[in-house]
Amino acid sequence: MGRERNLFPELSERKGGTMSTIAAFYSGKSILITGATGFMGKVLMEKLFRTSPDLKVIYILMRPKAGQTLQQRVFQILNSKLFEKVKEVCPTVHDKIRAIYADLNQNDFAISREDMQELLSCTNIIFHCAATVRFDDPLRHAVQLNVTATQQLLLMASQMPKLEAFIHISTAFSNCNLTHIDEVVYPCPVEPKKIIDSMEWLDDSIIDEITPKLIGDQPNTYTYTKALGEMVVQQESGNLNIAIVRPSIVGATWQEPFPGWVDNLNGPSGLIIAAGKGFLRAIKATPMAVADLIPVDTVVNLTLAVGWYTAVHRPKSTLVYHCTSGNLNPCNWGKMGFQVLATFEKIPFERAFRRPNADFTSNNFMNQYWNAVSHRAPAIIYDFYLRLTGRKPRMTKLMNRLLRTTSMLEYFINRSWEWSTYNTEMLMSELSPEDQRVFNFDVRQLNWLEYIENYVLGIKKYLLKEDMAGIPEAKQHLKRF
Ligand SMILES: CCCCCCCCCCCCCCCCCCCCCCCC(=O)SCCNC(=O)CCNC(=O)[C@H](O)C(C)(C)COP(=O)(O)OP(=O)(O)OC[C@H]1O[C@@H](n2cnc3c(N)ncnc32)[C@H](O)[C@@H]1OP(=O)(O)O
Ligand SMILES: NC(=O)C1=CN([C@@H]2O[C@H](COP(=O)(O)OP(=O)(O)OC[C@H]3O[C@@H](n4cnc5c(N)ncnc54)[C@H](OP(=O)(O)O)[C@@H]3O)[C@@H](O)[C@H]2O)C=CC1
Repeated sequence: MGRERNLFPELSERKGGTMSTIAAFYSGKSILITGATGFMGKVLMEKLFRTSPDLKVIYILMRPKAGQTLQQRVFQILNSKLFEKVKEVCPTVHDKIRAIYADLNQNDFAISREDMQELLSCTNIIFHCAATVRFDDPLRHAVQLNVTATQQLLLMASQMPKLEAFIHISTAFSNCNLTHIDEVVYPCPVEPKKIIDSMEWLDDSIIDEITPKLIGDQPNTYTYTKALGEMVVQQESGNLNIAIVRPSIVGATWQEPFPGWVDNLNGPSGLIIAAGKGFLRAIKATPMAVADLIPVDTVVNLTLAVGWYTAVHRPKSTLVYHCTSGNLNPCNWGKMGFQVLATFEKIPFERAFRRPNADFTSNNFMNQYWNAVSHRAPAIIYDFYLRLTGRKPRMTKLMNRLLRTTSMLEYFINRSWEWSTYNTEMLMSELSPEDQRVFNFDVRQLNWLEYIENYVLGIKKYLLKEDMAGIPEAKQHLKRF
């Protein structure tokens, strides 16, 4: 008989009687997650169910979206490839998710009285992942979601008698106006309470006018409001056991539940598609700048370890944990870009507009030049051809959007930051050997070339939904250029 494949090392460990302490901690717990339908939230739920199938319930605060009811959204998530292993380990997973109608933009999140009662009396752990991650959100909306909603959730948390820990997900870029960032909450020039209050009575046009002044040397409303959100957490923590996790640029899964899983265009994913499809030919980036990417499963492992540590060890102050790769296992944008292009050779995307041949430009003048020559001009020509052949022109619009996106991301790919990771390293040393394995967040073990190849492959499979069988045809298509 062949060797059995060990699909669930976490579980076989339980059989052997050496169950991970962290997994055991979450058993029997009632866990509340905001942002569970997002990129990170889904991976967090998956890992919780897979490693602690005996947990009591996961409450997810969610809203209907795109014509789907809450139940339909949950059904879709549980029936996705991401949850295939979970359904084997935890067949009752459907019964253990309680979708609670909530809109974080509204007072009391528009949660019904009965639901609120249940949440207040039963919740043991909160993971607050929900946020708007758009860089161009109007300040009012970004404040509502990233600051006011955090404040409201803290108020709810303070009324939960069984609450053991509140874990707030922030971003390593919440202080990106600094170059060296410690694991502390930095004060913001204007108190969050004042910002929240002013959003109540200022009208939109005035808010738009004062936004640049308020955000100061922050690049956008996202990083600015995430910094305010952290301050709210620190100021209003009261007697709660609170911790803040700050991931850098979150990318596809590294290992779990399988490599390369990704389901949105944020961070590098959208640009990798644009480059692979031949739209993106040049981008202003500094090849030697550190590409501080962090796999989403690493973030989730650290977050779960932080949840356990915060509840069990109850640190006296709010600890901040950096979930970054740069100081332990640095990779730069040059190496990353090179590996992305090398992967396109082996596994090209289908129906590319041109051969993938992107390059980094170093200064504004060259960037403008390549934007005109490699992006705008071909788009105009192609649209002319579409018009001639009786079709609707679309390339100029697409290119303009792409250039807007690259201009928004440029800030992050032309600078390097240094994040200290004392708390994260301290936590690693507090973990038992099996917890270090089951909840691995040691990025020193990450092989970047392998990770990036799996990332590109994951984009092809899970985002573009392209079939591997189409690779020969895709290669043939590229040969024609
Ligand atoms: C040796 C040389 C080799 C060179 C090789 C080059 C190869 C390429 C490799 C690329 C590597 C470089 C990647 C660098 C990436 C750096 C990312 C840095 C991010 C810092 C993160 C800070 C950490 C965080 O905490 S934030 C969380 C991350 N948040 C985001 O990423 C949000 C960013 N997105 C936005 O803010 C908006 O979407 C915006 C402003 C970019 C666009 O808004 P707009 O209203 O114009 O469009 P949308 O309605 O949102 O979408 C329209 C359209 O565009 C698609 N799209 C959305 N986002 C992206 C994207 N990031 N990239 C590409 N396309 C995107 C979207 O799906 C829509 O498509 P439709 O078809 O119209 O539906
Ligand atoms: N992705 C990244 O690169 C990084 C992310 N982070 C942080 O990680 C956390 C998770 O990010 P990520 O998963 O990538 O983000 P996503 O954009 O994928 O998910 C955002 C989540 O917030 C929910 N949400 C937004 N608005 C509301 C609302 N009004 N009511 C209820 N729910 C709402 C979304 O629900 P719905 O599905 O209904 O829209 C979704 O579940 C965020 O706090 C972010 O700041 C930090 C560093 C990097």
